[in-house]
Amino acid sequence: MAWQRNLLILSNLEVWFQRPKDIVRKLQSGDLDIGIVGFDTVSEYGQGNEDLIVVHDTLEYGACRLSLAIPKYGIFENINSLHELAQMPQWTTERPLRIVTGFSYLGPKFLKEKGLEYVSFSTADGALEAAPAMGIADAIIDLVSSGMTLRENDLKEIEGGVVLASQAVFVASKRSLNTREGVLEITHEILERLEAHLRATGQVTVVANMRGNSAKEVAERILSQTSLSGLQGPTLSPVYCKRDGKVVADYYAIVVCVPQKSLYKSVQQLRSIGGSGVLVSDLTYIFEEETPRWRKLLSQLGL
Ligand SMILES: Nc1ncnc2c1ncn2[C@@H]1O[C@H](COP(=O)(O)OP(=O)(O)OP(=O)(O)O)[C@@H](O)[C@H]1O
Ligand SMILES: O=P(O)(O)OC[C@H]1O[C@H](OP(=O)(O)OP(=O)(O)O)[C@H](O)[C@@H]1O
Ligand SMILES: [Mg+2]
Repeated sequence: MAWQRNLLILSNLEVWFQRPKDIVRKLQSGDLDIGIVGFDTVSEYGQGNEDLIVVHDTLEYGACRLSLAIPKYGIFENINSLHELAQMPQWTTERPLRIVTGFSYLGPKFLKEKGLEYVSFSTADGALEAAPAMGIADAIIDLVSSGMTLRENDLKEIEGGVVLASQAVFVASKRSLNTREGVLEITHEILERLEAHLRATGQVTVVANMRGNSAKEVAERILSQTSLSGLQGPTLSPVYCKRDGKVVADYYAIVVCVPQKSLYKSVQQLRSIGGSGVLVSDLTYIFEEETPRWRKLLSQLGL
């Protein structure tokens, strides 16, 4: 990913690729200062540790949810909610609802909060989805994204069964931010770059030439079109050429930033008002005013 490559060019920064759970462990042990990891992993291995501060909570990739799933068949055929699951007469102290999960902190915590009485947990590292068909467990708690793995295994999610929504987050150790020289500054820079990059995702820069008598007249034409107003109105610059020995400007270069999705519409609108030579390029960053996430971080640090 572009921004991951960009992190590597920051000075005073060493980047280590680690297993997700190890990122969270090493943040807590003080071996890492900052990390990028799924929110589910921060919650599971961080266990509410106040030293872990989520600096950016929506990096817009790795979206999934931690969810309880049960078989579609047999005694579960007509069970469609956590409430119905809890009410099933089958579960007793001797024969509890057996759940297999790799999330042995979040799983039990969730069902305790939901008031389920007769539950037992076992753990496995992978292929949990096979456990119900194998008769090892009644239900699973695992990550779901497209739902494909559940479907392949004849399992279903139920109402009220989502433990947690997750995506990649930028997390930092409070202790490091407060005590290690340079960590706060680099966190600030990475936060700004991440935000500016996410803001730019899906936006393109459009440059075109427009014939006109004055910048104002060209601007009026552009602003009459809904897909061309840009972030803060269009930027226009005169394009000079020499005619009959005189320097004149009867073309204006227009620069607008438009969403990728409405690019073609923007090009058509540009043409309809006399635009020509349309150049389109990707945007890497859009920096705006100071981000509210930075203010929030400072206040969490008592600064
Ligand atoms: N299907 C998915 N869609 C989107 N994100 C996912 C999906 N599965 C996992 N993730 C995210 O990726 C992270 C790592 O997943 P996973 O636990 O499978 O990692 P791993 O590399 O197999 O780790 P380990 O080596 O410790 O088993 C999860 O914590 C979650 O945030
Ligand atoms: O809803 P889906 O899009 O099918 O994704 C869900 C699957 O993805 C994750 O597994 P992963 O592929 O990371 O392998 P692992 O369980 O071995 O870590 C998760 O444990 C599910 O099995
Ligand atoms: Mg899996």
